[in-house]
Amino acid sequence: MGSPAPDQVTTTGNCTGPTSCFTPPSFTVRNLPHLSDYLPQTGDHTGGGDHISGALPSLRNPIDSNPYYRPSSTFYISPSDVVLSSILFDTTIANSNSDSTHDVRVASPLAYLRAGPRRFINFDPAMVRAAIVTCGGLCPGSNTVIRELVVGLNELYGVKDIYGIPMGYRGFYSADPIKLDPDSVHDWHKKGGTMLMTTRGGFDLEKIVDAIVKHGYNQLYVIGGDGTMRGALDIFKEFKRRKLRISITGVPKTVDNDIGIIDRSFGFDTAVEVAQQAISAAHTEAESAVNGIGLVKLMGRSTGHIALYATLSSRDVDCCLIPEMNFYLYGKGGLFEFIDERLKQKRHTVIVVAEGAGQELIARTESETLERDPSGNPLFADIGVYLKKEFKKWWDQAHPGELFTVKYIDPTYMIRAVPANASDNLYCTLLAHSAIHGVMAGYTGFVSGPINRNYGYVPLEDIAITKNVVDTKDHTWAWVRSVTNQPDFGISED
Ligand SMILES: Nc1ncnc2c1ncn2[C@@H]1O[C@H](COP(=O)(O)OP(=O)(O)OP(=O)(O)O)[C@@H](O)[C@H]1O
Ligand SMILES: O=P(O)(O)OC[C@H]1O[C@](O)(CO)[C@@H](O)[C@@H]1O
Ligand SMILES: [Mg+2]
Repeated sequence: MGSPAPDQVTTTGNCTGPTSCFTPPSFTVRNLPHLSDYLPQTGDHTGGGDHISGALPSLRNPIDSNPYYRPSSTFYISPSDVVLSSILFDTTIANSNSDSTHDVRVASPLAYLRAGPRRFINFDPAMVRAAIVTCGGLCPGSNTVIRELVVGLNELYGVKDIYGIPMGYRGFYSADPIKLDPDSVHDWHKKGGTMLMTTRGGFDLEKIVDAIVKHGYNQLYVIGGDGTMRGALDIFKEFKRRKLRISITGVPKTVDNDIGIIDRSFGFDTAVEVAQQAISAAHTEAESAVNGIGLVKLMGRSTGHIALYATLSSRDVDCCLIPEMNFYLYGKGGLFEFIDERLKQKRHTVIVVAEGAGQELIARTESETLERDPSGNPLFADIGVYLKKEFKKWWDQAHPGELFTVKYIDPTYMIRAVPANASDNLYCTLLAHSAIHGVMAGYTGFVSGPINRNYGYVPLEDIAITKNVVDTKDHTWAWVRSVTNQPDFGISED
């Protein structure tokens, strides 16, 4: 099929001179799963068999004859084009080939196949039966991805048989599919939520794959977060085990931005933007009170990206608390000492807390800590409610009789139950098109996403085991601290 050999190491030039003659380091091309890994290919158009069995057909990309595209000589992506996972290098380290202890200077980065249209494809568009499903929590842009998948499949490749699976993974075996076409989805990018509906839990591998086979779907587009991607990986492995001619791709969706490898997930930008209104309101309330605290709780189950970026964009925030950073309330260097100082200086304070932060401070019974949602995600105590109560307790002891107000704002679902903003909408279109091109070319078990601002294909296997967490030792967190001047709660260089 012409893709690079599995995990092939590519060595670049051999320049060992001064830094002006810097040698970029070697990189390893990450192999991408392809249907031809376990199915034979034929030269003809159908490959024989029904929708989901038989050999792989091979045909010219129909975009060749699409009058709206007129592909130029550089339009198609070569199967050997790659995107590097890291583009920051220490020239001395790269040239000496020694290991880096620095945070960003990778001696030998991974390279992922570049996303985009291929000259030859492995699906006959007339034989494609595509299914689209959304799983997990809401995220701005999910409807845009669905819309662009439907319109893109139809207009780029002429695919007509496209279905939406309602209610997440469980919908494969418990609901009727919804026939989708460009007309029925034309304005979905203007809507928040997911028009296909979503649920947590209900992942039954056998039932899901049996239902896919029964309905004859041969392309699966799965929109979801980290849990959804792990489910998609299981489905991919089952397709492979049963030798099914079905491609599966994941479109990474998570408002928390906790999926690794890709630059950011769609919807995140919109959520950060909407969070500004809550912070602004908290600031106004706090500023207008005597010794006023504005407390805002933002989403972020196990990562604090939303809180961090909302803090940086707002500049009204005095302290940002995230799950990646332990903090304490009383004593030297604690939160209360800091708030006391700020109130003396400014008469008001704004605090942003991610929902997963400070959970260890809240007393809970063992059974409470074991509570899970239907997908197995831990259920948290409300850190905002807890902090509000503790603030009052502390103030009454430290400053009895003095005026004090805490205004707690919890915009939880408001930041994700909205339509995508312009930049997320654009991003969703590129994601959907990247996914379609990869699937039509026969790739499977992969995710599309921007890697250093270029779109690449990453094996689901890699996505399922990586996680994007806030690094409290990196420059972004240092930037937060320089904006807020908040305590480091004991985080040191080591
Ligand atoms: N390890 C896993 N293996 C198979 N399926 C999983 C796994 N984890 C979660 N799932 C399934 O994936 C779906 C979505 O999972 P989950 O509710 O954790 O949301 P998510 O995809 O992580 O999205 P988000 O966290 O952004 O809301 C559910 O149907 C769940 O049963
Ligand atoms: O209440 P739900 O729908 O389970 O979603 C809450 C969770 O979903 C997320 O938004 C992730 O999608 C988390 O930030 C949050 O903890
Ligand atoms: Mg998740």
